[in-house]
Amino acid sequence: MATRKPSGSASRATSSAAPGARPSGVRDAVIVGGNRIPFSRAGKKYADASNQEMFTAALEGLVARFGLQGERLGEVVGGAVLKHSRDFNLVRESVLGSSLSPQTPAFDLQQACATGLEAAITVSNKIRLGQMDSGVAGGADTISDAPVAVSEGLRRVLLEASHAKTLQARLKAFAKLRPGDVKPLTPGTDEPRTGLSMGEHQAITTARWGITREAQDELALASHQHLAAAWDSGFFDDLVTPFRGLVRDDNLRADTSLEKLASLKPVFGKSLDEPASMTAGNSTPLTDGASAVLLASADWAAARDLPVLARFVDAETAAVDFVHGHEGLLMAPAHAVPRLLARNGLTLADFDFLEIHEAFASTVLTTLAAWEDADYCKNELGLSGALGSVDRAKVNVNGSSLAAGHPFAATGGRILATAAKLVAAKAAETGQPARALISVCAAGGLGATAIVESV
Ligand SMILES: CC(=O)SCCNC(=O)CCNC(=O)[C@H](O)C(C)(C)COP(=O)(O)OP(=O)(O)OC[C@H]1O[C@@H](n2cnc3c(N)ncnc32)[C@H](O)[C@@H]1OP(=O)(O)O
Repeated sequence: MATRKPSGSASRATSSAAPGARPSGVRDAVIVGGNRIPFSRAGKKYADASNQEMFTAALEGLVARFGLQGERLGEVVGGAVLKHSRDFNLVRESVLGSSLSPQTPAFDLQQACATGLEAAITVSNKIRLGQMDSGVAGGADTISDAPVAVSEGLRRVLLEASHAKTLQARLKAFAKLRPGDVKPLTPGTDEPRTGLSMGEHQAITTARWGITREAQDELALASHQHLAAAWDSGFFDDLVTPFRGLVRDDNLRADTSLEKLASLKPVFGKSLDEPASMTAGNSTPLTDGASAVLLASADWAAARDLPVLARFVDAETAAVDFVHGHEGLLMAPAHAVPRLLARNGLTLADFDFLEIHEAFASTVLTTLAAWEDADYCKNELGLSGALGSVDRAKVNVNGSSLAAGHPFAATGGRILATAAKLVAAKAAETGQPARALISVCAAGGLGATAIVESV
């Protein structure tokens, strides 16, 4: 594995920040490594696996890989987008189900598809401030075991009945039920404020930016080819542990082709004036999976003789007004990245790798097109001109969500671990520092971005 040992003095005292050891300024947070279970198309291998089982498996793989049995970490942070109410403490329950010390604190957070990256931002910030020395960030999501809600009418009747003190009062509550009240509400990908699915929103953005079907299919094909090559080269050998008999992401189609992709019928944007171009092949599939990433201070890692892949440098989030404004739902990373670059004195050309979440092939393409467009950058991003072009050979070099699948909250951890390992390998190969930019769009017009650098 291409890793370097961090410098720094060793201290094993505790796994939350040692007494008297709180640094006066901000210190580095480093990425030790990641672990995920292979991602699986909804309804297949993990059809009866819960979020908790999947996240525990991802966590346990990390524990095994880095010898963390019995270790009291500073905190485990993560979440799920589609979550049963019984899973209010999903991450803590997963910690209790793992062989980490039960004294490891944990909490759930959620920011749609950016959940895993937001978790990493939180963990790295606590480490950088000296509030803790180590932590895990991650997430899990299952479409197969998604919660099914009841209608508002049935919910109110059930609540009234559960509070009723007599049989008569309970029967009175049930008498209020109407036939339509028993229809189950299954979760979807619709935006509450517009009623449009994320695919329909992105179809509007795709048309606005004039992104062609061919360009989307080419990007989808590249995602499958790159992911297949990465699996074949052993890149994921120390990033993934098998689960339920699955050893590779089962959405990966090494044998797909431009011809096959071109033959698929459009599924989103069919009511628009422009020809619909978004298909099952150039959209992420509905997916089950989980991921976890171990972050720490350099001293904590050195004290345990653990390798370090990269430094978590900085992060920026953004939101766009897709409800009243004209900006596309999934364009927030286009806004976050210029702010992140400016704060760090960097340009797009300073990155060796760009990991841009492939919610749809066209989310990558519209984001890249936006940064190249001087008018957009001036009017929407407040820049003096175009942010710049990206060398496409640096984008998602080991595949991304189109091929791997996209279990919402687990995607951030997959991307972060991939980026960290890429920069570590590149730095080891060239002897020069390497840097990656991470960009994740999310429901609600949200986006999270981050920079990781080799150590
Ligand atoms: C911030 C964000 O991340 S936003 C994104 C959030 N996620 C989403 O919105 C999920 C979007 N995706 C979806 O809703 C669904 O996956 C859909 C609607 C696109 C497709 O759903 P389905 O129709 O069930 O997909 P399905 O897997 O059956 O694929 C349809 C066909 O395309 C084929 N296909 C799909 N991908 C490929 C490919 N890469 N190469 C060749 N064929 C393919 C399938 O084999 C299937 O063919 P068949 O009908 O002959 O069996």
